[in-house]
Amino acid sequence: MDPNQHVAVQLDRVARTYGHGSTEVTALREVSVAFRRGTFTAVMGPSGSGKSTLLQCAAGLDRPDSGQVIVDGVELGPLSEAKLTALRRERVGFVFQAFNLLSALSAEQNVGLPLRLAGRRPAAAQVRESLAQVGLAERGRHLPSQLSGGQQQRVAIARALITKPRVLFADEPTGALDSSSGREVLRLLRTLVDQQGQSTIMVTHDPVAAAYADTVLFLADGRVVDELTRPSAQAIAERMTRLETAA
Ligand SMILES: Nc1ncnc2c1ncn2[C@@H]1O[C@H](COP(=O)(O)OP(=O)(O)OP(=O)(O)O)[C@@H](O)[C@H]1O
Repeated sequence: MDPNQHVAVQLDRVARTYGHGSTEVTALREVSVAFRRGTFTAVMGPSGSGKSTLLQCAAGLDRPDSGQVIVDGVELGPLSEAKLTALRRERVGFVFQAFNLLSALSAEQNVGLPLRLAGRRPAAAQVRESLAQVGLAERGRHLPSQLSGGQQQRVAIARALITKPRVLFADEPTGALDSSSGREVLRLLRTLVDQQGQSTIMVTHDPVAAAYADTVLFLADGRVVDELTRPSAQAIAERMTRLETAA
């Protein structure tokens, strides 16, 4: 039996340094971590601890200087840019703090975009199914400007899900939302994990957001320094305070 079959994304001794000489900054120091399939992981840590770099390397958006990244059983290092682009398009989904919807396109057209970019014509039923998954079946014809911030982020999630990605990456998905819209988005992410086994990895600054995850990974100065399972928001906030005062 393949011991890695339960792993969605694996990092082995991943290191990433930016700049050279006096401007050199080490963002990740030989990070090794496995994200299990069908689970929701939050990544937390003080500002500059390497969270976004970890997410970018894990999602194949950035290449580490050394170490291995394996997504859905595929080692990314040896892949050509074209193969890496295809893997990102087919196997991973992204959601960012900025919703990045195209303002002239309806919700439906935005959701169908990843398929169009892959040269496929989105089937209306597929687009409807994706919008229904995020509770917006009735809003397909609306423009982004006719939707609330929380609804726009849900459209962005529907767009990320239309290719049925093996892993969903979210970088501060609630960062631009008020707390009630943010909770709506977090409940949706939690439901996708519980009902569809959607492997999800989310970077956040917010202990309340991280408390929706199964596992919370803590980074400090480019290293994984702790991992908590199903912690409360309070336990996460306390751990963060200790890291921030130690920094
Ligand atoms: N493109 C880049 N060029 C130079 N330095 C970078 C670049 N991206 C990140 N860094 C540096 O690498 C370190 C880690 O950055 P990263 O964005 O991963 O941290 P973070 O934990 O996500 O921070 P924040 O919470 O503030 O978003 C920081 O010191 C940052 O300044």
